[in-house]
Amino acid sequence: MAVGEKITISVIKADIGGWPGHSRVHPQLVETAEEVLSKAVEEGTIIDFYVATCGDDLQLIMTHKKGVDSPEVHGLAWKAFEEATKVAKELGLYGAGQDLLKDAFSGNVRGMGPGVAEMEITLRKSEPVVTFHMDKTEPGAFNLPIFRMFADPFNTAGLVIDPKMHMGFRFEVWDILEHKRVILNSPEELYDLLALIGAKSRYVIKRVYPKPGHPIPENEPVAVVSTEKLYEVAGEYVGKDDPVAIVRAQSGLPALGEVLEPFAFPHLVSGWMRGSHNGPIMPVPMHQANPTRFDGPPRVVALGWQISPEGKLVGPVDLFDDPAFDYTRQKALEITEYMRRHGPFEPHRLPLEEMEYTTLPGVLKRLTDRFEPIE
Ligand SMILES: O=C(COP(=O)(O)O)[C@@H](O)[C@H](O)[C@H](O)COP(=O)(O)O
Ligand SMILES: [Mg+2]
Ligand SMILES: [Mg+2]
Ligand SMILES: [Mg+2]
Repeated sequence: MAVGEKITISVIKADIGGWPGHSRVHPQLVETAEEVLSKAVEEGTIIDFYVATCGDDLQLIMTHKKGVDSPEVHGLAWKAFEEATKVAKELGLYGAGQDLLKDAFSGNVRGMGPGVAEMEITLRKSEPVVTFHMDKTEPGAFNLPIFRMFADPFNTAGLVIDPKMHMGFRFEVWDILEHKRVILNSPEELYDLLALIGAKSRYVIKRVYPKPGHPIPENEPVAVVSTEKLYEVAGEYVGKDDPVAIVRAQSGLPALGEVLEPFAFPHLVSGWMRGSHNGPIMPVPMHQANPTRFDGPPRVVALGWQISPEGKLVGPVDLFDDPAFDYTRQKALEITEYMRRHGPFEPHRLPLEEMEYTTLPGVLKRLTDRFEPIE
């Protein structure tokens, strides 16, 4: 493994039990996942790993040489989740095995419950990477920050003043209802891009690519987001699709501070209590990523890494563990208070079409027969 060689970074996550309720991950689950992944390092399946947590979600960050969608690496993640689920059951944790929606592993964890963000990249001389981990929200929560990192000159000064970034980036947007995708160029198609991704419950940014002429090959993602929909797999409400993302930084990409800057604004995201409410996303260090108030407010953790020439994960640096984000946290709490005062009313509660993916239809169904025509 050396600079110029391909390496894959995989972040695979699942909620396999909360402690208590849906608030955080018990340390024994982390230890169990670490044991499984340590063995895989010894056996050569992966190069390095770190087990992180955000709320009740267990997050496996791994480097390896097997490419994206590797059955071996996905199988390993599944095994780590299964082993940790056994411990969650022994401890009587809440919702043990919540996101493991299939009984037997069949080659890829996608479509089985866990969320996945992976990228195969050609290792640069120095490779700074940020992994983002969210709880109590959904993949569309990344639309605004990823857009701002790679397309908004008011966020990313490099788009204006760095010749390597001035041509902009390409955005791969998924229609997660119709299962279609489109690639849009920024800045040329900025308004088309915004027309889609502003509707964040349906159109989500899946990947960002450089344009031809950039030092990074045009087919290599520079950002990737997990977009799995639990509802589609389970056919019923089983919690939110708490997403993860991987973003590369520096040298012709947004600088570390430009990657973090969008999170200085605690924008409103869907999720929070019962996956049914709009609320602000609060950037926090990992030890504060334990949603409590009304099962929230939604959290985002940013872990900073340098990838060594051997493919090791040098880190993590808990990037929101910084007073520079205190103001944002305070603002998020003010918004939390304001939104909560609406109780069960929109726009705190999600609009009806989004409530379809919650437990509300079960309640509404009981009233169906009592409706009678007017006139
Ligand atoms: O959104 C939530 C959980 O989401 P998550 O597991 O983090 O995906 C919670 O607010 C739960 O929906 C809420 O605590 C009710 O949980 P149940 O009692 O139905 O399990
Ligand atoms: Mg949960
Ligand atoms: Mg969760
Ligand atoms: Mg969840």
